[in-house]
Amino acid sequence: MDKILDGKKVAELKSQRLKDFVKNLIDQKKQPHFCVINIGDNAASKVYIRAKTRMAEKIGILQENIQLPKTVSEDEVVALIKKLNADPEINGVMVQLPAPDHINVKRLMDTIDPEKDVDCLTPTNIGRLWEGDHFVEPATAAGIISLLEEYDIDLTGKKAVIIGRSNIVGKPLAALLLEKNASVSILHSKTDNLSDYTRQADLLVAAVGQPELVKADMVKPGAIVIDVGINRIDNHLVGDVAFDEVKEVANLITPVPGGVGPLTVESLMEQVVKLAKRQDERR
Ligand SMILES: Nc1nc(=O)c2c([nH]1)NC[C@@H]1CN(c3ccc(C(=O)N[C@@H](CCC(=O)O)C(=O)O)cc3)C=[N+]21
Repeated sequence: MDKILDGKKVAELKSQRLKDFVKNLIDQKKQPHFCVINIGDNAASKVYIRAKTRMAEKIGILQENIQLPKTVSEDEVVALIKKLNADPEINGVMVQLPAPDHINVKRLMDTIDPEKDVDCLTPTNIGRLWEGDHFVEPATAAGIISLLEEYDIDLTGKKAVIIGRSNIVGKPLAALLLEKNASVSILHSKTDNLSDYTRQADLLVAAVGQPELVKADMVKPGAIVIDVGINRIDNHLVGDVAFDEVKEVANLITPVPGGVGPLTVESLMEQVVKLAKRQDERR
């Protein structure tokens, strides 16, 4: 049996469905429109923004990329976000991360209108996420959930272990996996003996940015392994999972590239459409 969880294929399928939905909105003169603010010249960010632009064009979403110089002041970014918050033409706003060190990302997130928060990174929407009552979800975590759903994987009563406690992946994914009735553990750089936990995991998610951290002997036979890592090593991509050896032990595994990455992008577009629809209904 094929062991690969094909994120690229699922993203393709879902983007086609979304495109049909967006066509309806466009026919009603309600084309979804969002802004990506990028500060500075992070090389990876450029790649990701290009991937989003391509997906947005394909689906029929208007994506506006706003490039700011590395030296821009925090106040200027805050002023820009406020302007976009107030603009009724714009349904969504996000700040591509990472931002340069002199920028306090927390303050930017505090500024974004929760109704336009496509990344689900404002305190209000993070709170709603943990209450289990949310109208937007963080793209990567939502993408992983949609992959599990497409493959009809039921997590009720299963042990889910996430390596990585980031605000954009590890923590929000834990909230969404709880909603799926999994028992969730979050491991991190200070965890003693990762293997004690990972070897029990029915679902193992690696989201730490450490190339091939997860080896075959850390994985329970028959587990589902999701690799969120994207590490560029001499011009090729490596995940946080040692794919070749882990795939021999796991039942299902996502590749890098072609796994979680494309799902993240597709999932972000779904968030933009949800917010556009919600704003339209509230007018
Ligand atoms: N505010 C914010 N929101 C994000 O959602 C966000 C972010 N910041 N910062 C960085 C991460 C990462 N991310 C990805 C987007 C596309 C691919 C993607 O298209 N990956 C392709 C390969 C692309 C390549 O060649 O690098 C794949 O895995 O097949 C991956 C990862 C969004 N992120």
